[in-house]
Order: sequence, then structure tokens, then C-alpha cells
Amino acid sequence: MQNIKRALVTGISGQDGAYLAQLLLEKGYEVTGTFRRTSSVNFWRIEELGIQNHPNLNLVEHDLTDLSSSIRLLQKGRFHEIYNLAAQSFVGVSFEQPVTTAEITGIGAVNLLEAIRIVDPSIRFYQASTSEMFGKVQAIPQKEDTPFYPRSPYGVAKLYAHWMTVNYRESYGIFGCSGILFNHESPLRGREFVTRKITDAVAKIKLDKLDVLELGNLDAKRDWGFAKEYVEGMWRILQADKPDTYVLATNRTETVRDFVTMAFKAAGIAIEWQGEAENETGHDAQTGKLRVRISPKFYRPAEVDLLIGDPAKALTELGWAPKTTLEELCQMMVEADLRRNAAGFSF
Ligand SMILES: C[C@H]1O[C@H](OP(=O)(O)OP(=O)(O)OC[C@H]2O[C@@H](n3cnc4c(=O)[nH]c(N)nc43)[C@H](O)[C@@H]2O)[C@@H](O)[C@@H](O)C1=O
Repeated sequence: MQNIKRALVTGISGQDGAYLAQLLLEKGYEVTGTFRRTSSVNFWRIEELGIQNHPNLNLVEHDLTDLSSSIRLLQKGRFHEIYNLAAQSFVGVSFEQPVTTAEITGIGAVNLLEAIRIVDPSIRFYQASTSEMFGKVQAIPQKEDTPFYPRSPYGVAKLYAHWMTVNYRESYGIFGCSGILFNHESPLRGREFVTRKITDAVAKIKLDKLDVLELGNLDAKRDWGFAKEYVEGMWRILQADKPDTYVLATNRTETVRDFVTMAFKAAGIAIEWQGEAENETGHDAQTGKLRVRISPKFYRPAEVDLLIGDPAKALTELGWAPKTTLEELCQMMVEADLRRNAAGFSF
């Protein structure tokens, strides 16, 4: 019993929190997962993974913006490792709610670092940093030493949390690590993000429950990997001999348009594109039916045009490499959404 490791995962109700909790439980950890109070907290992800009643999983309500409750949480839990995955993580919303985003996504991380400093500086800390910090990219591909240029309030808040993690590492010797993760998707992705929005809509179109998918900028390019593999990378980052910063990415980039074509193909529908920019449309090549239309409401005030990461350091130092191709990931997501929509599932 002496050797059981205790981990705190903030953001347990999110995609990464659910996959990471599953991984840590499989490794024999005791896991405390935190979630934010809302009128209807939803645990569909940990339910789908079948871990919601695991004897070593403890779910705790916690607000990252409250320092004193973070301190009490750490005093009570006596954790060895903390994974800070909680955030206001939707880039689009961050333009509408910049202050809330700064408080949760930026200051929230510092509250945890402060709590570590006060309660037990030997706790290992993982900060969920993001490729959004590269924003208007200063080099291609992006790696650990590429200069940052965030393009959204979300990216700016994450950059603050990132540098505070580095600063607490350098100032107080805290084992503070930062994983700069490029987009990572799965059947557990929220439907506000573009990949899951697409696979869910494709499933609905296939099942005749929807006519047209409405999207914003189809030209944005992203480096999309499989979230389940990325949480394994988070764990490896905290097991390293020394605290550091790592990029996790696939080193392949595709446009949103490519992902749409791929998703329809996975459902047996060929899409033909016509027109340009805001007038672009996608039609079913066989029936001629309109299936994709552009809506300006999904455009962002400032866009990140191109992301492609170089994960070489993670491969060399941690032995981490992505395995699932984008085609396999897309197929997995479309199949999950076909199954769910056929069964009337609505998350
Ligand atoms: C790594 C990073 O990854 C994620 O951030 P994101 O890249 O903004 O993700 P997304 O799926 O919302 O957008 C991807 C691209 O797709 C474009 N796009 C077009 N049409 C729609 C559309 O209709 N909806 C959305 N959401 N995006 C659209 C949109 O303009 C953007 O260029 C978060 O996990 C974030 O937390 C994070 O850290």
C-alpha cells in the first residue's frame, strides 16, 4: 500500500481528463479528478470509458480560481503528481469571454503552482500548454524553442500559465513541466471543436437527421493527433528525470476542408467542392445535394492559419511517438458518431 501513487487531474470531465484518468487507474494510481460546479455536470466521457465507479477514482468539485480551496485540496490529497488539464479551452469563446478565460486558464494554473509551493514543493506538476501559443507561427515546423505569438485570449492566457510553470521550475526548483500539445481529437471530443462537429454532422447526414453542415474557415491547417496517445505523453513527461518542456504533435498538417472530405468518405459519401472562401460549398458527388456551407459566424477575429509540430524531442527523450493516422482517427470518430446518433445519444 505504501507505494501507491496519488494523482490529481483537474478537468476530469473533459476529453483529456477522462483518458488520463483511465490510463493512471490502469497503472494503479489513486486518482482524484476535479470538476467545476455547473447546473448540470456531465460525466458522459468517464461513463463511456467505464471508469466512473472505479474504486480508485475520487471525483471532487473544485474551482481553479480559488487559491485557498486549491491549498486545502492539496493538503488533503497528499498528491505525488498533478496534471492541470482544466481550462476554458475553446478558442472561439475566449474572444467573447477574455477575462474569464484569463482567470481560469491563466491564473488557475498559478493558483496550483502557489498551492504546491506552500503545501509540498516535491509534487510533480504538469501544465497543459498548447500549440495555440505559437499562433502566427514564427517557424515551420514548431518546436520547443520556436518563439511564441498567440492569436487569441485563450493562447495568451495559456502562454502566461506556461511561463509561470517555467518560472516556478527555475525560481523554486518545483518539478514543473509543460507539454505543448498540438490539436488532439477522439470520439470524446466536445462538439464545439471542429473535428467532432464534423464527424457528428456527417453521421447525422448519413442517417438523414441533418441536411447541411455549416462551418467557418476551411483553409485553417492543423496538426491533429489521437488524444488517447497524447495523455500517455503527459504521463511520460512527468516520469522524466528532470522537469522540462515538450512538444507533442504528429508532424503532419491538413486543412479543415481535408478533414471534412475525409469524414464524409469514412461514411461512404464523396464530396465535391465549388467556389471560394465564404461562398465555398460542398456537394454530394452522387446526388448533387448541398452538404457543406460556410457561415461567417464561425470565423474568428484573428485566426491561426497553420500549425505543424515537431515532436522529435519527445521521441528522443521520452520514447513517445504518435501511432494513429488521421484517416484512422477520423474513421474512429465517424463510426462512434454513427453508433451514437443511431442510438439517440446527444453529447
Ligand atoms: C491545441 C488547441 O486545439 C483546439 O483549438 P482550435 O485549433 O481552435 O480547435 P477548433 O477545433 O475549435 O478549431 C480548429 C480550426 O477549425 C476552424 N473552424 C472552421 N469552422 C469551424 C467551426 O464551425 N467550428 C470550430 N470550432 N472551428 C472551425 C477554426 O477557425 C480553427 O482554425 C482546442 O483544443 C484548444 O484548447 C487547443 O489548445
